[in-house]
Amino acid sequence: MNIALLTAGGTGTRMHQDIPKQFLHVKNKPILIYTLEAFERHPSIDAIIVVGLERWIDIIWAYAKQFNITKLKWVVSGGNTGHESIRNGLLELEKHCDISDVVMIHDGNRPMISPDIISDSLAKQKEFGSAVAVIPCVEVVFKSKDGQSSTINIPRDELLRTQTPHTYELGKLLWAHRESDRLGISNTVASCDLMCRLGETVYFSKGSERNLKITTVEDIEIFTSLLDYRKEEGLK
Ligand SMILES: C[C@](O)(CO)[C@H](O)COP(=O)(O)O
Repeated sequence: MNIALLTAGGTGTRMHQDIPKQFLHVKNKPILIYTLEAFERHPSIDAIIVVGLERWIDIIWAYAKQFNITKLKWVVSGGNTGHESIRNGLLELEKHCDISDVVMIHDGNRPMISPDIISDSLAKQKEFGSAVAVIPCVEVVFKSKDGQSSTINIPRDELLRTQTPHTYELGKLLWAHRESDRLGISNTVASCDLMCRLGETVYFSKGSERNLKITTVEDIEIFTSLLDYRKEEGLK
């Protein structure tokens, strides 16, 4: 079984909004629903779990009903960090799924994930045991302590920008979270970060500039344009 685990626990502080960004409406639909629809439509995805803010859980179920997201099976409360939220989702899956089931962790606020990104992630996980979506780094990147100036730039040929999905077997993810408890690792920024800190090699899968993470008001503008483009091109 292939399960999508969507994180929807952000609070919207970077948008300066009372409504968390994943629940903002764009063209009359919450951003999270666009993300759910991408997984609902993909034939290789069997089930979906959403990890969300406690007070939004009933609303997520209501939206899923309204937009006919039939693969949504579980909605659980997130934690104080992304690390804790993903763990909550995994512990829920442990109750219902097999440890050999495949879990595709994806940011709920990356609504433009395409069928080929999902397919490539599943294929790479099958081949290598892990798959983290990446794109090349096309800008020159500086390291700076004060954000004002620098003398250090990092060779971009050696850099890759991570996105989601991050795909692993459920058993592997549960192992990583138990190891992180044992070793006192709690401040990871993503599951690929956790795996690296545990000495695991991370394998890459296809990402895309279109698979943007909606974080700022400018991202909403880009997302709206991408939706218009998708409609003009007759794409789903
Ligand atoms: C996992 C991620 O999308 C990789 O680019 C990113 O790290 C998520 O960051 P956030 O702080 O949870 O938005």
